[in-house]
Amino acid sequence: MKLGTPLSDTAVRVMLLGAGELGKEVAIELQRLGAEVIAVDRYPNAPAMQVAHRSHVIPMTDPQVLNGIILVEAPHIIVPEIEAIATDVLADIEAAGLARVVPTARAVQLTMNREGIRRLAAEELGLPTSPYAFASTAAELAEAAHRIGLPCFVKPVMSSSGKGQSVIEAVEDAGNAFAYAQSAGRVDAARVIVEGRIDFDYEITLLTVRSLDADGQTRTDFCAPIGHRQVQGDYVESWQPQAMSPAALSASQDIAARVTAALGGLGVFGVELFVKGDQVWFSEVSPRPHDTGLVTLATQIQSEFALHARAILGLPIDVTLRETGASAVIYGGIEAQGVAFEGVAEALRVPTADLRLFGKPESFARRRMGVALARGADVDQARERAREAAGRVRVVPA
Ligand SMILES: Nc1ncnc2c1ncn2[C@@H]1O[C@H](COP(=O)(O)OP(=O)(O)OP(=O)(O)O)[C@@H](O)[C@H]1O
Ligand SMILES: NCC(=O)N[C@@H]1O[C@H](COP(=O)([O-])[O-])[C@@H](O)[C@H]1O
Ligand SMILES: [Mg+2]
Repeated sequence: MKLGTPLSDTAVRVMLLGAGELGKEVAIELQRLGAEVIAVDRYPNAPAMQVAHRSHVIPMTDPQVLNGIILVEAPHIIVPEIEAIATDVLADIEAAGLARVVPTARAVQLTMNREGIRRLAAEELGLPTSPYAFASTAAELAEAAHRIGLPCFVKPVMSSSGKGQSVIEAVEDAGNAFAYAQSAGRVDAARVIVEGRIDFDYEITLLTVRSLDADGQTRTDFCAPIGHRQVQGDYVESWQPQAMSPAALSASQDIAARVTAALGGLGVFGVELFVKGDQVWFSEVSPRPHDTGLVTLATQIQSEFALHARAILGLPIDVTLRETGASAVIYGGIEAQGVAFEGVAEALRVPTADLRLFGKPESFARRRMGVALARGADVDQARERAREAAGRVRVVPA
């Protein structure tokens, strides 16, 4: 794809559907290559809007409104940044040849719904996963939990960052788990997935990049594995590289290659895997940069955001790990608008520490407002530094 001048006839226009912290970094990388960036989200002043050429605030789950904005802006490339999008519109736009959807409209459709990606991975590709079932009522959930065995995880089929997710220890918990999934799910689809718990030693995100080689053929590269720790279904800390046995790494790359090949297209995928000894289970995959991959801002020659920007533009990529590093999440902790951050200088006095403050207009207790990054001689040192830096930042009311 020939790059041009933004805001001119030669511009390559890229539309981000979702303008959060991950999109903000992608927008910055696209800007560096002279792409024209249009950010779209459901609320004003979202992080990526603050660095885009233009932005629009629309309900992205409304097919007519979404279609309208795409036709008005006529982007060459559409980059879905969150799952809550009217994806049927993307399929129509792609089929009509009006824009390229990253990585593909089908991949976005399959991964926005846990049922789509789980059936593809487990039933079509035969990849190892936790035992699972789907339920549309509390009674079906109780029956599925009994069949799969306790404890098990319950998640809305459409949700992310742990929203609406709970663990049930007894069949009697099914009613509460079902109600919780309904209240916190992203779209009010009443369906949940029930997953048996995998007793893993550790979990990783294997960032997998599909890009074009010199002959225009698609190639697949893997970043060094990212280890992470999750609390209530949301990531709080990540580090790279995660030490793995050669057998576990090879099994992980094999799973990631198969699932990303089935999804197709160009760009970064975050393949989430559970590991116990040499055994690996597929969990889920994001067809876009992954939150745990924020660590690559500190560790790789090209961060996952730079990799995504380059890959989707058909440019060569380099997944080389430069240093060992870690990231630690800064939560809002309070409910307030236009918050201030105290302790930033103290945080940046931690050796190697860096910060990203996303600029979200409103803080919630469990909303991710920023992230601390650090490097280290080893993973333990990097994690300690990142945690220390994150801990020194305090979110305070205006
Ligand atoms: N079947 C399972 N067995 C063991 N742990 C699980 C299972 N399912 C989920 N978890 C734990 O919960 C975390 C979040 O689950 P999952 O990735 O499915 O949620 P999510 O809402 O899609 O989160 P995100 O959007 O941040 O990836 C996992 O990373 C893992 O720590
Ligand atoms: N696990 C997915 C993930 O991390 N997505 C990131 O969080 C944003 C939403 O944040 P918000 O809920 O605070 O608006 C999304 O826009 C994306 O950048
Ligand atoms: Mg996940």
